[in-house]
Amino acid sequence: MNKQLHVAVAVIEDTQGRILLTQRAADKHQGGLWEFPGGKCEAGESVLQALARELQEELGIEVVNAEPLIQIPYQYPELNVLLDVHRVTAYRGDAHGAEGQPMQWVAKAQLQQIAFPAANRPIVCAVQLPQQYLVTPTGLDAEALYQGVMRAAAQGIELVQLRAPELSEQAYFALVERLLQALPVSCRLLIKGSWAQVQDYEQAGWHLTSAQLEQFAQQSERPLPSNRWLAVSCHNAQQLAWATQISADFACLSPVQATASHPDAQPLGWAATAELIAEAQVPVYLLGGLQPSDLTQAFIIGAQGIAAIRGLWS
Ligand SMILES: Nc1nc2c([nH]c(=O)n2[C@H]2C[C@H](O)[C@@H](COP(=O)(O)OP(=O)(O)OP(=O)(O)O)O2)c(=O)[nH]1
Ligand SMILES: [Mg+2]
Repeated sequence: MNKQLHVAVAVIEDTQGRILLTQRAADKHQGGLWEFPGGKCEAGESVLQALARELQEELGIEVVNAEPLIQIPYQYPELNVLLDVHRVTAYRGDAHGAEGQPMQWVAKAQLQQIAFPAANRPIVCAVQLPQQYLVTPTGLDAEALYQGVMRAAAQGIELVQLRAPELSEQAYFALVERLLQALPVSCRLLIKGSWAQVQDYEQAGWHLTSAQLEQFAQQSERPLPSNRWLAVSCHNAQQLAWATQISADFACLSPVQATASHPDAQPLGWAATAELIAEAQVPVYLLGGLQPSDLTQAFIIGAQGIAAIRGLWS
């Protein structure tokens, strides 16, 4: 395989939640497409140094703070890149196309419509996804689940997987309907089940078990329209590769640590988890014995954030 080009990439958001994009020159690799500003790390340069230099050159701004968002290894037929993406959370100066390149601010929800290089798909998902994914606990009846999810949404949780294996099919989908009607737009629900069961709930995303993932991976195509979140449960590198193959929007990788809900599962541990994330081409939430206090460590190893049951349920 040819040498991997390390590329510093910036996600810059304005106060209205719009993201800054610039257009690549027609004569460059991926020319004419829109991109997140940035460029190649030079010899001896760290990714943050490269980010600061590139944004000074391309946008005329000085980076004050940047935080890791996602790393995407991607093999173009002609070039092997590692997109090392950071959110620039503070900068000085007025961002402008300092090299004469066209620039635009695009609402997060519109990013799906933009013509980006193929490697950028996971960035678009990562930008739109929150840092925490609540998975509902077992042992609760439908009313307690309803109240708890509504409470979580009111407390700022933006993404919820409704997992309720103890409810009958009828009770589960009655709860889905009730939640879809009541939840604020800021909180999105992912549901579980077969395609026949979930297809009509167009406002809900779909969270696949790893067994469902394996089955859809044989067909190599995304089993859900692109306007609905598609998530998958993964426990190893093969499943993370399948997640990319079916164009899933994100994965939950588990169990990172020992957990009461799955006492027999062998935990991955942080080191193996970091290696799996480094190869993944989808945003990854870490699951298994984690709390909001583990977020810092999760970001350090390149995760989107944490998924949690008890850690996010109050
Ligand atoms: N900056 C940026 N590069 C991207 C994105 N997506 C993507 O596949 N790439 C690829 C295209 C290029 O092969 C590589 C970035 O290199 P570049 O050509 O921008 O590097 P540079 O700014 O240092 O440019 P130059 O000095 O060579 O003109 O990464 C993206 O969103 N932003
Ligand atoms: Mg560039």
